Amino acid sequence: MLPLILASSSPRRVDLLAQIGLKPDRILPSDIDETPLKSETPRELAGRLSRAKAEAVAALVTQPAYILAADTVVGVGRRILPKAETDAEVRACLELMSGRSHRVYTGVALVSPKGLSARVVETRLQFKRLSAEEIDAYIASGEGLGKAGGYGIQGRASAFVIHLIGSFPSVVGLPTFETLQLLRGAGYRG
Ligand SMILES: Cc1cn([C@H]2C[C@H](O)[C@@H](COP(=O)(O)OP(=O)(O)OP(=O)(O)O)O2)c(=O)[nH]c1=O
Repeated sequence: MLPLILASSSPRRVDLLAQIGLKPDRILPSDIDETPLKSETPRELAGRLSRAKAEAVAALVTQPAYILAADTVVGVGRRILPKAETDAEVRACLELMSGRSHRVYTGVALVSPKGLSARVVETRLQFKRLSAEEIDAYIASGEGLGKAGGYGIQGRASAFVIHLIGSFPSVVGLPTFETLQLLRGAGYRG
């Protein structure tokens, strides 16, 4: 069996693979520029970056392998929310999503001996209206930092979600159903 290489620095993606019984043989994060292109939609960005991550790592790997990458993007309409790196960015994201619906797109891409295969999974979420106290408490928890859209549904922010249509694991960072489909379709049996 050819090795499975996870092209990601996200521990959540390792956990989600473990949830479906998969353990990558190697973890080899990519280091690509994640800046959106002019007038790129959130869906297009998630697809392009997941493919670029898989292809960047594939270019470094000399032996045949399955190389899996993903990218998660949060969008409000056509607007792309940042991966929040500061408290101010977490606040801006939460204020924007408070009482509204938004979409989370996760692109998943696989480079295998059969070539490149990829999907983008869309999930729609409705957040409750957040009070100033709730936003302050969330920022103080630090959970939103380093995450697309400034929140993590796997933590405290799960209590902000009135409903979700789509894939919960995809919001966390990897759509497990589609990931397994891509791997099986490419012949991975591990
Ligand atoms: C919306 C949301 C995002 N996230 C995380 C998943 C991703 O790690 C992150 C989005 O950033 P990504 O660029 O998708 O991934 P990453 O930079 O963490 O890792 P890599 O590029 O090496 O694969 O946001 C959550 O953990 N929970 C959530 O609810």
